[in-house]
Amino acid sequence: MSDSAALHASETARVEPQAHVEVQGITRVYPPVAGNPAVHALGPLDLTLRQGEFFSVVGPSGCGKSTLLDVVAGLAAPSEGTVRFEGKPVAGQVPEGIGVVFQEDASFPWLTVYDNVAFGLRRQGVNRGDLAARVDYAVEFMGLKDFARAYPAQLSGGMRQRVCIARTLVLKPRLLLLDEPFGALDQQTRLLMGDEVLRLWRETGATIMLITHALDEAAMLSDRVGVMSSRPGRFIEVLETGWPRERDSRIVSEEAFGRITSRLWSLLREESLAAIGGRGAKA
Ligand SMILES: Nc1ncnc2c1ncn2[C@@H]1O[C@H](COP(=O)(O)OP(=O)(O)OP(=O)(O)O)[C@@H](O)[C@H]1O
Repeated sequence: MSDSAALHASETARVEPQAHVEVQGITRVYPPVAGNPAVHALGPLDLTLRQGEFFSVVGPSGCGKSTLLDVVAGLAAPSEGTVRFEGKPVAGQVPEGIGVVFQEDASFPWLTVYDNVAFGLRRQGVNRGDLAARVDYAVEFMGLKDFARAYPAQLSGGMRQRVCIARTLVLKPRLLLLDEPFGALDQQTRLLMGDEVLRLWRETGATIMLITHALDEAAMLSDRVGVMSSRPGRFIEVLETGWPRERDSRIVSEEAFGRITSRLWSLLREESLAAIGGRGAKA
């Protein structure tokens, strides 16, 4: 390769960040059940998640956000199209390297915080020394060290979500899929949990895809926000926030934050009206 071709190739590599997840032409149609018609929930849509980016998905209620996450995770098969994670097709099960956290408190009530976090590693047969080191790290990272012997019932809702995140984090996911993980928390706790997730994202280098209803959360946390149409969901715009990697919830008081949230809201307002059948929703 000539010097100029080599230079060009390396510049191209810098401009085009490596794709971590490639979604091509996916749709998801739920078949008819008990006399109810089939539901075309999603797509067709394409999406590329860049290696190490923080991507959020917002959209009107019922537009197919969770369906998209399920398909990317391998929890549901697309009706058409393909999903590739690190170059390999995702099909049938959640691949090694993908971690998922849902809105519902999914901690096991009969296990202590420590044993909740250790659960996945024990199933993998990880040896005791490694297991203890990894669980201690995840428990401490999520600020749960003083509660390692507590049971979920003794914790607040925010702390229980920390347990769920620690339980996923301990498995060292390279792609973290978060489906409304803070949806049940109050506004202040949500912002603080957002800071925790940003710290986790920076320190692990994982790629994150977050599904959220909260535009402020999407605007604060993300490198890019994908705005979906009403069902069947497609991306109507993908907005680059331009935030530096070192950021936290203090950016909510910046002028740019206001511009981003108002752009998100103006896109979503029309789609949300369309989703609930509002008159004159779309020009
Ligand atoms: N198992 C299912 N069977 C049939 N229809 C389904 C099923 N799961 C979801 N749907 C339908 O698919 C559409 C998309 O659902 P999905 O949960 O993906 O939307 P969402 O954008 O995540 O919703 P919300 O914002 O309210 O959480 C909805 O109309 C929903 O009723």
